[in-house]
Amino acid sequence: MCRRVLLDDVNFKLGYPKSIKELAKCRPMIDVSNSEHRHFRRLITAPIVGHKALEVYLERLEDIVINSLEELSSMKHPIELLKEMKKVSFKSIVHVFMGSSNENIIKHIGSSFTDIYNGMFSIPLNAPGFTFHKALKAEQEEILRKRPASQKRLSLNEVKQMVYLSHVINEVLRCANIAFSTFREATSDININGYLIPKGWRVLIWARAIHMDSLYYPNAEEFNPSRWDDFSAKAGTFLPFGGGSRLCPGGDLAKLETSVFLHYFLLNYRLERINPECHVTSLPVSKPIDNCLAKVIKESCA
Ligand code: HEM
Repeated sequence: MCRRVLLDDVNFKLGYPKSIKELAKCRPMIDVSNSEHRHFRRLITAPIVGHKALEVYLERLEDIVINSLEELSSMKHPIELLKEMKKVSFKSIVHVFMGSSNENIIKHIGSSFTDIYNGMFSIPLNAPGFTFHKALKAEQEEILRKRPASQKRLSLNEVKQMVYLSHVINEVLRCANIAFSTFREATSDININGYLIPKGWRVLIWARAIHMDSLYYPNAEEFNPSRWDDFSAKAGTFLPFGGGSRLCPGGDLAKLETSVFLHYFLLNYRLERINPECHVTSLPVSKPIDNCLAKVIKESCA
């Protein structure tokens, strides 16, 4: 049913609440006809879609990750990891779209971004002590072992070899996605699966309900990256990046950033949480209420 709504550009249009539209302020992507949207979408997505496009950014993403981890581990006081992750992700996006690594520009735009998306970027990170840490670290060490001595940086092919890591990322997207809902508005009276949705009514596409449905994901409440071994989700049952004409064009870039970050984190750092038993809230997104207050510790200095 969710997929049907996402794929139906005739009977549904974007239906975000006014507050979100105001914040997004991206008229070309929100407030236009379908054909205008297709045109703008092509312009916006060209720099971030496909192997070749992503390869261009890999080295800079690595620099951003390496420098950020170095900086975080040098801090004397605990940091709110989720806020810091948001900054890392923001630096990468500014680099991709504006070609800038100027700290002042990043800081300036970043503070507006933080106000808007406060608390939204909250993907939980694997940390030492978690069940999956050992397997994840072993996979990253294997990548280094197989690397020719002359190669100093990560390659996109190596990222593709991070199979277990990609399963962990999928499982995080399934269980704790930051895009908690997508919003549509019916443009005509429409009957879906026997339910009449009157024209003008809002529809919330609640992907979490599908991601947590045991029909598609046995023991859905369990965080189990291995469920992705030799498994592809059926069409319409894995929607972390939405679907249809509005499918998120940044999905591969987001996964690449996460993989690069975890590669360096797993190999060289560990996390010491200040409140490991801290309550985890689920609405609108899943995150520990202390924003994961923690110290990042460099292993060699530990
Ligand atoms: C884990 C990270 C991300 C998640 C979970 C996510 C999720 C989503 C979802 C669900 C949509 C569809 C919204 C709808 O149908 O109403 C979307 C759209 C979009 N996303 Fe993402 N996104 C992520 C990262 C990114 C990144 C890194 C970029 C850019 C660098 C990006 C750029 C966009 C754009 C431009 C759209 C609008 C596409 C359109 O309307 O045609 N996203 N995202």
